[in-house]
Amino acid sequence: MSNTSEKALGRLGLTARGGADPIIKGVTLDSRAVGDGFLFAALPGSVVHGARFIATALDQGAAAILTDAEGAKIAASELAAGHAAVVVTEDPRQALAYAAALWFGAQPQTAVAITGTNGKTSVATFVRQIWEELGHAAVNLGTTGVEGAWSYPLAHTTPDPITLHKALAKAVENGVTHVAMEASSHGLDQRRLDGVRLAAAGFTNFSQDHLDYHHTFEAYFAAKAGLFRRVLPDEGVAVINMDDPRGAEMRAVSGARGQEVITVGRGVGDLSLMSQRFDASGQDMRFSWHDKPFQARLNLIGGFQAENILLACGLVIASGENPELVFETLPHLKTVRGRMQLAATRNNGAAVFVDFAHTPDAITTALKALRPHVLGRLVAIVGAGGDRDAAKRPLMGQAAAENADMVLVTDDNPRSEDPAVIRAAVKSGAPGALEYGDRAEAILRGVDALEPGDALMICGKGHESGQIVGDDILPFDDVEQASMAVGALDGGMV
Ligand SMILES: CC(=O)N[C@H]1[C@@H](OP(=O)(O)OP(=O)(O)OC[C@H]2O[C@@H](n3ccc(=O)[nH]c3=O)[C@H](O)[C@@H]2O)O[C@H](CO)[C@@H](O)[C@@H]1O[C@H](C)C(=O)N[C@@H](C)C(=O)N[C@H](CCC(=O)O)C(=O)O
Ligand SMILES: Nc1ncnc2c1ncn2[C@@H]1O[C@H](COP(=O)(O)OP(=O)(O)OP(=O)(O)O)[C@@H](O)[C@H]1O
Ligand SMILES: N[C@H](CCC[C@H](N)C(=O)O)C(=O)O
Ligand SMILES: [Mg+2]
Repeated sequence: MSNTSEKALGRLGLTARGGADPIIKGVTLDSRAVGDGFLFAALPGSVVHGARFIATALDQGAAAILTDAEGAKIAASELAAGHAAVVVTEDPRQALAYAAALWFGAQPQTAVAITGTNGKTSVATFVRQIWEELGHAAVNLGTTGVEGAWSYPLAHTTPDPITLHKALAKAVENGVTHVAMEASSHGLDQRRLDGVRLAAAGFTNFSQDHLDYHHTFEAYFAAKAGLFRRVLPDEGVAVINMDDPRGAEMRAVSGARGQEVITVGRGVGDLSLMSQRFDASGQDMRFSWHDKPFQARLNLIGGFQAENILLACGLVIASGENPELVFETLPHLKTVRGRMQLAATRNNGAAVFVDFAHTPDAITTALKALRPHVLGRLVAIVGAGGDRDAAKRPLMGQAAAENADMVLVTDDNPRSEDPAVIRAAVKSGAPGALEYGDRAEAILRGVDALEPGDALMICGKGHESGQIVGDDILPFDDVEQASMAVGALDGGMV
């Protein structure tokens, strides 16, 4: 290892050993993808330590190994052979994030990130739409992949740093200058975003999800707070929803870093929501920016969309745009795919909506938010995902039972679990609910129950295009199924 590399590593707080000073030809965290001259990041996993695969990686030509002390111990004999440069650090995931940023080089000049239990995709999409309205080549990056001026599919909300920086570099190659990305709690906990240069970061809200991974609410919150504590630089701007009970805590985290803060809230904050009026196709909202009042039409269903919009405005303003021009774009914003999306309308006028609500809080919020737009009864279809937080299942059922007039429980990606067991858990919170394992049948029954003025909310899958059963992904699209059900029941055009 050369003197310069050692100094560079020192600055990153890393120690290096091994005689080689290789020219790196690629970077990966999966031994199966190692090629000649690659750096292999041997990371501690939830199933196995990646160091178990160092021997394979070296056989395949790895020229450098990045790992932690435990990994160095596991692969001590292979590493001692000295064929590869070895970097041992306390936090190899963070080192990998920095390395990936350096390896791929380019990132859009303006980047913002959003964390929170619900609303990340929505806010990221609205930020992208506002930037586009203002003439920028912008994308949002997250659960729905990379969308906007350039598109690219992603398997995760916040992809691993190698996938992430590859996508960011390709975006730049395709002319993208602005990116709004989702920061999932898993992604933050695993330092996937640590190499991204952020201008601003936003916090939507905090409620129950992902306890299977984080175990406690505090660990889950700490992961989210990492966006402000670690990833956003001191000179970055934090945009915080103060209506959430944890908003003040997040603001304190940001304040301790000396970051500028834009607060958002109902009746309080730099961007303050003053009032809303709902109708069948959207809402009008009155709000203020530093006490100056504004009014805007939103062609969006759901009161919480106004909060998402104000957070998005805060992030765009934080990225350097003129507030008044930002507010002028609002009537042009479009529904985010699978979020409070009108999917079909029956001949009797009853409406069918598709929404991605897959947490107790999101179901409550989505159903409560739909009420003011609906004159008749509210019917809800809910199901919970397999291989995910089991504790949220009865609470999801309860949220539906408390906020809808009729509930149908069905399957939503049972994955490796027995679907009937998941449905029973959901139903334990919604004892009066009907149960149809077949999601298409549940949708047909739900649509059939609609009388004039009623509305159906199909919760949980939003934009998803498949039902995951075991290892299979069966094609399934709630919006399409809603249209088919209306077509089958009402006949004619759908
Ligand atoms: C639960 C979780 O987050 N797991 C992450 C974890 O994987 P793991 O614990 O399963 O890894 P492991 O199987 O123990 O293996 C350890 C290491 O050995 C490596 N390995 C393994 C086998 C082999 O033959 N060779 C090899 O090199 C693996 O690449 C890994 O780096 O470490 C891996 C490497 O860093 C991550 O890719 C993986 O996240 C995967 C992508 C994942 O599916 N995560 C999901 C849960 C996730 O992050 N979801 C959020 C959800 C967002 C939301 O709902 O809001 C997201 O951001 O998408
Ligand atoms: N500000 C909000 N407050 C509460 N609920 C919201 C808010 N915004 C969206 N939701 C609800 O949460 C669901 C998911 O929204 P969205 O996809 O924007 O969130 P997300 O944070 O990206 O979710 P994920 O963690 O799955 O990526 C929506 O379908 C809606 O029901
Ligand atoms: N990003 C979330 C999405 C859940 C969507 C829902 N349809 C489910 O499968 O539970 C997760 O992977 O937990
Ligand atoms: Mg999302």
